[in-house]
Amino acid sequence: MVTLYQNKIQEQLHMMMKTANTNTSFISVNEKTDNIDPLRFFHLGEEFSLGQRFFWSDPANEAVYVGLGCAYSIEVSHHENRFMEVEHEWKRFIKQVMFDQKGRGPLLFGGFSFDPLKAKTKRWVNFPEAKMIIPMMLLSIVKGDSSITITIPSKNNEEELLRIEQMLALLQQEKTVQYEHNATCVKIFEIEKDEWLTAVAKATSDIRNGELGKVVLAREARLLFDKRINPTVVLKRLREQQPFSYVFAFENGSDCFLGASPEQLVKKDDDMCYSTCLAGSIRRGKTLKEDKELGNWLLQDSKNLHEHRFVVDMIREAMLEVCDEVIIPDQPSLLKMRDIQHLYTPVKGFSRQPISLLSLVERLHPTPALGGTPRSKALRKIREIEPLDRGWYASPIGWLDAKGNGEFAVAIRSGLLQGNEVSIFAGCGVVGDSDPLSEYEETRVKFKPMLSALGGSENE
Ligand SMILES: C=C(O[C@H]1C=CC=C(C(=O)O)[C@@H]1O)C(=O)O
Ligand SMILES: [Mg+2]
Repeated sequence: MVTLYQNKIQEQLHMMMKTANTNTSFISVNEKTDNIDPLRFFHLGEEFSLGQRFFWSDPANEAVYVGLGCAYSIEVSHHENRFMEVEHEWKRFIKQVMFDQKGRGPLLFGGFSFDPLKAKTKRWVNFPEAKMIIPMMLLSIVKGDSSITITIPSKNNEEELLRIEQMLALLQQEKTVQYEHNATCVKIFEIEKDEWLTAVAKATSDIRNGELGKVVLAREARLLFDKRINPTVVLKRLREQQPFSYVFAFENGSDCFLGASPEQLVKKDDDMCYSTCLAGSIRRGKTLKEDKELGNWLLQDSKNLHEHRFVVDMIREAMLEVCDEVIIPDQPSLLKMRDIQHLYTPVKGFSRQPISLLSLVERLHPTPALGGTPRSKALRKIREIEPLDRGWYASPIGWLDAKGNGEFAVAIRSGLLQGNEVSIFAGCGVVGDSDPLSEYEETRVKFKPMLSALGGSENE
């Protein structure tokens, strides 16, 4: 039995193919559906997607998006102007798509590398300086309402139509899907721990000497498993264990970059712009009383407040360049996640004139929560002393629509799945009175969300 929405999708696709004119290279059809479990959709789409899947859910679960397959890909592999090139290509693409103007049209998903000027390793070959894709099949669950959007070439699309038919048939099967984690972690390595501690000590002394104000230094741990890790299993655990985070995944071939980040970079909803300052950290307490004490300590600790202040000052300045009014509370509050608590300051602004989301991303990335202050000196310091190729870790990851609205998170608390191997990443804000061993402990706490989701260890 084929349910109604599946029939409607196929009818609409055929109708659009008939009416498409010569300026149309793609058609895009959107249809409301019954509830579809986003993880089931991600999992069932493995074969359909040919190694191109995307997952996004925001902390309020207001928008959940799952992209399968690739209708069109925008990729930049050189250093300059990557944000504006993606924007230009996206606008060009949208002009060639025929879609029902009552619907939202196709969405663009993807991310950027942290620093195009840092020397590259082989680990991140599948993740260029910018890569954003328009999925062939997209599940959107916005404020609880589900719909499917199909975007395909308007001509010579027999192969795509067949794949879509097969995927729609797969979706309507009643079969429940099991996502058990059957890969076991056999080894965990900390990569270049001593070099990292030396780098933190060096940064601290450079900051004391007045060279710069703050620099964020990150490190990597690598986990080996006895089998290939299924990204659906990791996503399921991240959604269960980190309900107040952005849960994201970007798959490219046999690699999958995923995580659960508490940090919004920027959201644009017409003239409303939002960002978040998140810096300054302490673990959660084992009891309610201890947790409260740790939180109160964090709210008053001068080193953490100093770390936080750099982020607030920079984001305020960047937003004031484009917004008439910027609303920022005077004092940070606490954001408590399962494993860690942070100093948190939300930022809201009204843009003065139409401003594109990607130009906001360009202005804000990296904030001093991921890079440092001043930005260019901090980036140079990271290139020089951090023993890591960050790839897409700590970078913007997110989506935008045809009207230019959308949201990007900062891809922290993340890892790169590569067959039996996973690299996980964590960094911390180094200031003049940082102590290398305390910063090391902080990165251990920041590894926990990924470690638990992977079933590596640390309070599963
Ligand atoms: C760089 C990371 O965290 C940033 C975000 C929140 C708190 C941070 C801190 O207290 O150091 C970091 O700036 C990471 O999790 O890898
Ligand atoms: Mg810190």
